[in-house]
Amino acid sequence: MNMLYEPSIHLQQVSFSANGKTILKSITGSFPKGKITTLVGPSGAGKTTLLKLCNGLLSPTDGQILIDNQPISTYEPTALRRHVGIALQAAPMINGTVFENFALPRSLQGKKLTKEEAIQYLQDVGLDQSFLQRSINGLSGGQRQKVSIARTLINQSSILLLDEITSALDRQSVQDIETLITTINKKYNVTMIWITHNLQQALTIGHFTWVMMDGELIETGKSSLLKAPVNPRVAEFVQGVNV
Ligand SMILES: Nc1ncnc2c1ncn2[C@@H]1O[C@H](COP(=O)(O)OP(=O)(O)OP(=O)(O)O)[C@@H](O)[C@H]1O
Repeated sequence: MNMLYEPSIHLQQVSFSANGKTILKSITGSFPKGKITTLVGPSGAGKTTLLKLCNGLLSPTDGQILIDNQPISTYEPTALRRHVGIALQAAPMINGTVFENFALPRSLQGKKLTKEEAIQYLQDVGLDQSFLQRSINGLSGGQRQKVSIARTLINQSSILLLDEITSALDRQSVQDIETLITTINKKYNVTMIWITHNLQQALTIGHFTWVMMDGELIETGKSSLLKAPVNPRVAEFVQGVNV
């Protein structure tokens, strides 16, 4: 599947083991450029490990990962982190203001971020300019997640990895973040890979879906596959989660 789409990330028989445990078993597949692929599966299936391999936090034990047709190992580590952004449920930040958090990725490159640029990034995520001087510690979970997403925009990442970014949020914030991700995907043509336990979200937000189980990729296709799974293991998983 996905053969009609240019791959942004391609995994070729990727396996990963740690501490004598096989966590990922010969995964082969592509994440199409400019599309949102949702990644679902039971707890412990290996989803987070897969994301960590895609931005170089971990290296495969076996197999090869291509990012925009180049082996991931040929990227300089900081360039790779810029190219492939990551947003996590906990949205880790430095203590300080929103502006200081925005400026950090630039200062690591020896560059400055102007106030005007920072305001533009805030607008992109639906926050007004008064947030620039607000302390990170005083933000709600939803606001914090928006700041975290804005920070990935500052890096102009062409690939964004999202690990359960809405699971700790209230219903309204979940909707806001879903709308935001969809808008960013269209506006900047960013390739997104989104781990979620919310199958309704995986279905409605994803163009494509990967289903993982016990370290294996057991199904890939258009996200609508979750509505009427043909694969009995996927059907059992979906029924268990009550999509
Ligand atoms: N460094 C490691 N050493 C040993 N086992 C590990 C290591 N990292 C992860 N694991 C194990 O590998 C399995 C997959 O972990 P991973 O976090 O990738 O799963 P997941 O699908 O993201 O789960 P969840 O949905 O609960 O976040 C788990 O059983 C985990 O305990």
